[in-house]
Amino acid sequence: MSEQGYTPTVAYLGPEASFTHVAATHLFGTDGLVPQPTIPDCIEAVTEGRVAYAIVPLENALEGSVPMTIDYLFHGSELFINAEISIPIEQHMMVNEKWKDSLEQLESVRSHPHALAQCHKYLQYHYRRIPLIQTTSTAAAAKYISENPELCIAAIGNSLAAKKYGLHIAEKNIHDFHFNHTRFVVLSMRKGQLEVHGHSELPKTTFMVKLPEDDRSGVLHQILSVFAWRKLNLSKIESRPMKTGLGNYFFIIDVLENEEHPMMKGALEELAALNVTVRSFGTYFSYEQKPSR
Ligand SMILES: O=C(O)C(=O)Cc1ccccc1
Repeated sequence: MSEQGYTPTVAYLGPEASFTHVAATHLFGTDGLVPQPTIPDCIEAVTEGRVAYAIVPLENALEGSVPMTIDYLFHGSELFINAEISIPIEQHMMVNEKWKDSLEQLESVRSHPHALAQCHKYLQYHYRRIPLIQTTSTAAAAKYISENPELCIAAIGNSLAAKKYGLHIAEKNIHDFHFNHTRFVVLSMRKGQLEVHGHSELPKTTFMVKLPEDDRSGVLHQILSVFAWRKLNLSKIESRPMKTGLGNYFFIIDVLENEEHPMMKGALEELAALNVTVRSFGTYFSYEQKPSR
């Protein structure tokens, strides 16, 4: 049961033991979690009201944004962000028990594209000519190899997945850089903060900002000044393609303030006066799962 006194249903990028599952459990506990095969399926489940929330990966410290989430969230969704959680990511290489001493026969390595990219140097060095096959999640890769024990293939994922799917960890911590964290967002059809114990002090608000049609010079500078002179601290700005032609971008801007704050209201009014289109994804708090050691 959550702190709200009921158990909400939560769609997450599954299957069980994905990193998203770990993030979901940290915020919601183990009840009410509904695995989905893909990120669009999570977004659809919450948009259609089949679940109260969805939790999906948004951004990784090594690889940047998760394009699938950005595409579905920022291009036409009606969802809001209710919380974010950052968790440390440790990637391990796992195989079926029967292949643990025959890794020279490895035919392919499977994982989520972000996980393969996070271990690219390792794979390049140790398994240079082995095909890398992308899966919808790290746990989906682990599940697949556990269901196909006759194949000499490996998966990259977390230790929970190795345990859940009965796999042998052939090599631990194969991610190329030590500081590997991923940020997940909790989404729903309603604005408002998910109130769980232990959140950040500062609230965060995410905006999607579209520049005016007239393409006048200095407009991005004007937008940034709107926040700067009010001392509204941005924690992120990212440009993404509008998908309407080369050179057309929108911006994702995170501001460390509640959108109801008078300074934020003033900033939004000034942006409107500059003909800048702003869509707010709401104000929410950040959570963090500490590394286990
Ligand atoms: O594949 C998973 O387990 C996910 O939850 C997505 C992901 C992949 C790689 C790093 C963090 C999250």
